[in-house]
Amino acid sequence: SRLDDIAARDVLRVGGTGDYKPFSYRYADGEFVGMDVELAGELAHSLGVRLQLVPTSWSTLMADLDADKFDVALSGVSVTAERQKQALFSVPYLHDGKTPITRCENVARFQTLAQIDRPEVRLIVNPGGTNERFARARAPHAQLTVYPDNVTIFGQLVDGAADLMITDAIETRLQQRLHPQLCAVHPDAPFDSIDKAILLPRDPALKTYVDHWLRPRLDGGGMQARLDRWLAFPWGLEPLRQAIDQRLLLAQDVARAKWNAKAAIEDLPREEQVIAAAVRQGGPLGLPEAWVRSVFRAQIEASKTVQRALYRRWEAEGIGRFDDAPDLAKTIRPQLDRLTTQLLRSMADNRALLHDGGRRDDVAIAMHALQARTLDPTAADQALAPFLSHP
Ligand SMILES: O=C(O)C(=O)C[C@]1(C(=O)O)C=C[C@@H](O)C=C1
Repeated sequence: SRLDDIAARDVLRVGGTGDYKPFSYRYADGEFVGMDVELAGELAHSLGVRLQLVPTSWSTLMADLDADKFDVALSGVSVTAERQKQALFSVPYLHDGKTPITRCENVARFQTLAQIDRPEVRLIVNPGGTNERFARARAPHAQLTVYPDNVTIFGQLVDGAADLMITDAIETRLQQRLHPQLCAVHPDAPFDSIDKAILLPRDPALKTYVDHWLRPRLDGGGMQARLDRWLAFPWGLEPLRQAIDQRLLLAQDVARAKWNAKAAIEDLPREEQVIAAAVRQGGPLGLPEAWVRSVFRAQIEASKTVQRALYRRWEAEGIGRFDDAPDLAKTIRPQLDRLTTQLLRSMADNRALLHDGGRRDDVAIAMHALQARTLDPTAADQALAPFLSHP
């Protein structure tokens, strides 16, 4: 059975699309987070093996299963008759259904499928999954835009590029929180009923094992509580995490520019300017000076950590000049200044959350995935420190 393969390999390979909060979300550095990622970790643990998350997509999910790219898929996968022809499913762990999400001013216009299934309605859908299937079958007269990125698709609604999307009610609940302009339309009374389950190969022993493992997790409302926790996960910290990450990645350009100029890494007057400017901008955002200072002090120290490590390497390698280094004053510092603004705004947007000691573990998970971590793990931890210790 597949169970023997997993044991022999000492790894459970779990497919995830990485584009579907709160189930499975994949950061740019490859790290996965979400409710189904947590479940996958528990399943691997119960099998006594390591977890390996394998990126897949809605369009290639079934082909990837057939090609043995993963052992099971756990990613908010819906049970469908079509998929059942090819694969097994565990017992369902959640029930859901399709419902619209739209800009809030349009909620009254898109209550029924009769209102939606009209040529003047611009419906948007991500390709390959049950959303596309639903849109084509139930709203064939609407203008359908197939938009390939399930992560930025909600921005298309915000920007007015489409009128509505029809997707799982759980996702509409989450996305309306992430985008205040958007409203879920009757998420308590969706158009249809869907089961979410773990997608399995045709291996009865594996199915028996997974069902047996899953059952106690379904008892006593445990799965609903888990879902609520992941709906409340601080997904909205992403712009903050990205600003920190990009600032740290830019330290590589800073270092190359300084190397060419044979300049010292540390520039104390510039540091004072950076911090003073952040404090000034933070005032109208209601950010306390001491908090802003400690956050930007940490970003600067982290930047110097990256730069010093690069200098050491280039010295050892006897590197001469870089031909492609951007200009520090003209190009790089204006980029750093833009990131200062993004950082301060997202600090203000998430201020209560970031000061809530009870949510520190979630904050740590949401902030952990930095591309700069592969570059310099010490610098990554330095940059995040002020958000993880109590401010
Ligand atoms: O602008 C620079 O010169 C940088 O090196 C960037 C930076 C910063 O992170 O803002 C880092 C170290 C310097 O001491 C001053 C500023």
